[in-house]
Amino acid sequence: MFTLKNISVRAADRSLLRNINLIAKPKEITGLVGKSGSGKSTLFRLALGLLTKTGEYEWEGSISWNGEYLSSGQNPKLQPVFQDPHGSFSPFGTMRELLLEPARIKNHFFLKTHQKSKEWDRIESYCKRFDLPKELLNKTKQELSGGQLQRFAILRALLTGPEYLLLDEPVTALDVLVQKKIAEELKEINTKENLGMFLVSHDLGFLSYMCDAIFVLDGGEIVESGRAKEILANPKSKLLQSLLQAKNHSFAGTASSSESSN
Ligand SMILES: Nc1ncnc2c1ncn2[C@@H]1O[C@H](COP(=O)(O)OP(=O)(O)OP(=O)(O)O)[C@@H](O)[C@H]1O
Repeated sequence: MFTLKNISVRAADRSLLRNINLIAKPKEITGLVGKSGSGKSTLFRLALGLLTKTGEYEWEGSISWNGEYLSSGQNPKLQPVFQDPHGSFSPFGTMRELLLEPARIKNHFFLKTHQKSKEWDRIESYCKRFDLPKELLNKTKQELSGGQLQRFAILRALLTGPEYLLLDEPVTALDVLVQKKIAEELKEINTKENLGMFLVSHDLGFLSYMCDAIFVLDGGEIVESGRAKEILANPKSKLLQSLLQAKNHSFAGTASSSESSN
């Protein structure tokens, strides 16, 4: 279980999150939906151990993964994927070199020639799975599209052998067709490899297509949660009702189309 217990966060004398309690099953896709400014990114960064108590943020509560309490600092078992794929990679070096990073970190930044070629074989097999022609590995990030880069960002997270993925608006910056393709790929990873995911997004269409369970965040508080199908069919909070009514989801798979695919 990925568990957030009694989480409250303050910064600059403002309360950003209040009494957040969230339990996500390890092999499921759990979504967090909220409007802009509701605290999604704050919660995401906190869950990744990126809000240190000594910095500008004060927080209380606990975060745990399968019973193990997570302190601040990154945890390799939980891998993040961020919204901006361009910001996820260094402008220096080809994808082939940049994707060696996880292996380098594991080996204390030193890889022998045979280790490198073994890792490249592994990277190429992941490229195949993601429909990424291996020629793209010889390009720098400036030569790739946002969709290709986001796939490489997901691929890099998978290379570390994570137990759980945390994704912050992973398709928001992409065009609708690419969004759909990446959403399908993420769902396939979840089903085939039983890899659980925590997805943060303002896009209810995307989350309703993807998620087994959904939490609704409004003004720093969880106002509603439950199995995706159930709460989408019978929304109780004003926010979820208005998000469903608005139907201004940018994602191609809207709530209604997802019901058949769930
Ligand atoms: N360091 C800080 N000091 C003061 N206020 C902050 C700080 N960090 C975030 N906030 C405020 O907390 C609220 C939640 O911000 P957050 O970025 O988590 O929202 P969000 O739901 O991710 O929004 P968006 O979807 O627009 O990214 C906002 O009102 C933001 O201005």
